Amino acid sequence: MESRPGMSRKEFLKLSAAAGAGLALGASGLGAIVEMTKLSGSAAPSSPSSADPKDGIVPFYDKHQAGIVTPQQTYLYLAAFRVTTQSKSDLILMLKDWTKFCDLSAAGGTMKLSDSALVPPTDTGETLDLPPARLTVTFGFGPSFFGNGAFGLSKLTPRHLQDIPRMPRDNLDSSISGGDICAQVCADDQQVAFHAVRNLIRLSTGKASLKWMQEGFASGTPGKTPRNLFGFKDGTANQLHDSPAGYDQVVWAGSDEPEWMQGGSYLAYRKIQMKIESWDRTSLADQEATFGRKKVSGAAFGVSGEFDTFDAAKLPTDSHVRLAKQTGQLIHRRAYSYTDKVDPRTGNVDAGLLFISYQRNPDQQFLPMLRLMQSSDALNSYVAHVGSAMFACPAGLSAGRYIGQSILEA
Ligand SMILES: C=CC1=C(C)c2cc3[nH]c(cc4nc(cc5[nH]c(cc1n2)c(C)c5CCC(=O)O)C(CCC(=O)O)=C4C)c(C)c3C=C
Ligand SMILES: [Fe+2]
Repeated sequence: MESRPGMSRKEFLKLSAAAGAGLALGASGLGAIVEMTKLSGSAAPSSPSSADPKDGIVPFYDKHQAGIVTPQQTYLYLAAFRVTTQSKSDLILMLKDWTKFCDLSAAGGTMKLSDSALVPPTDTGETLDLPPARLTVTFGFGPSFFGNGAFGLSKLTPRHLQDIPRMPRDNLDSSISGGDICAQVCADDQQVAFHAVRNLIRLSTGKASLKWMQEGFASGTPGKTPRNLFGFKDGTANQLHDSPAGYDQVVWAGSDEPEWMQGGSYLAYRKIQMKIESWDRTSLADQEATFGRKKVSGAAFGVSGEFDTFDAAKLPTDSHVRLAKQTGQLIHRRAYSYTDKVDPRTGNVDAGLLFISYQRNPDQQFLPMLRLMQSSDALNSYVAHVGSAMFACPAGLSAGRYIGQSILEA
């Protein structure tokens, strides 16, 4: 679907009502007859002069799921659900409702509000005047989803899906780790992102419950690498595989996987607290030696530009980047910063990184890196890993199919 700059959701509603476009939501358990409205292909977009990149549409239906190699949006909600229903048909209904909702929301549409004032509105409404804001919703399935005896899916478990093995320095909280299904929701407008996650929760009523949710941000000038809360450019090395061939090598699962996973990817997640107070008392030289890169320019030691190729042997032996390089592996990182409450005992702020990476084979790419970093990374003095999960994200969907169909109807 092409981008429709400047088109508000209200215009969508008017246009689609005029065009008679409507999509029955079906047996969603919402207790009211609901329609979703979507712009018909023939409606004319408003003037391109009103174009704002934040209005952009990232199509939900595509060869690969959106939100994996999509340039990073500003806001993230990462939500993990526990499936509570034992009924496969109820699970399928939820996944169908989620699919329709995501397709519609990514295109800037809104569920049509019910005509009756006697029932709750069918859309929570907070995006009615907002653009699509490059909303993406990326779904993944955890090891416990395939292990759930009620659905008999264990033989479809992808080759490398597992809970990330316990690491020596882990300080994990199980209430913010794992989960049956995850939704990585990203958008350039926080309210658009929250609207999506909130409605996924609403549509899951009676079938799944929210296990945990994390909220993150990645601020940066468009086209430039965003900085993390230690003030360093974070994501530079993604550029090494930034091409269709590079993504095939690094990100997309191949023909050795169950068919539903081919063209999908493994999401590895770590919630990592960053001790910003102690970092802020560290000298610039020590900060730079921790990463092996310069703070302002982002250049590796021994070179002058952020993207210059460098000799890893010139970096301190325990530096983060040298250790990552030492494994000889590449991963596709899509991390977001988070901030949370103050610890009343210390006055320290709970802040850090929602580390997310995508890779085609976590056993070969991600886990060796994590193990090496846990044993020798200079960064360890400033971080604590508190949450962890891995999910298998299926390949993309074509219109008319629902998320997870290739697993549940294999
Ligand atoms: C297991 C994988 C990784 C974890 C966990 C991780 C945590 C983490 N990283 C930073 C900050 C930076 N990381 C950088 C580079 C980098 N990090 C990883 C992997 C993990 N990081 C890789 C594979 C790379 C790329 C190495 C390369 O090939 O050059 C950088 C440098 C700039 C960049 O390339 O992005 C920074 C800065 C933090 C703060 C953190 C945990 C809180
Ligand atoms: Fe890193």
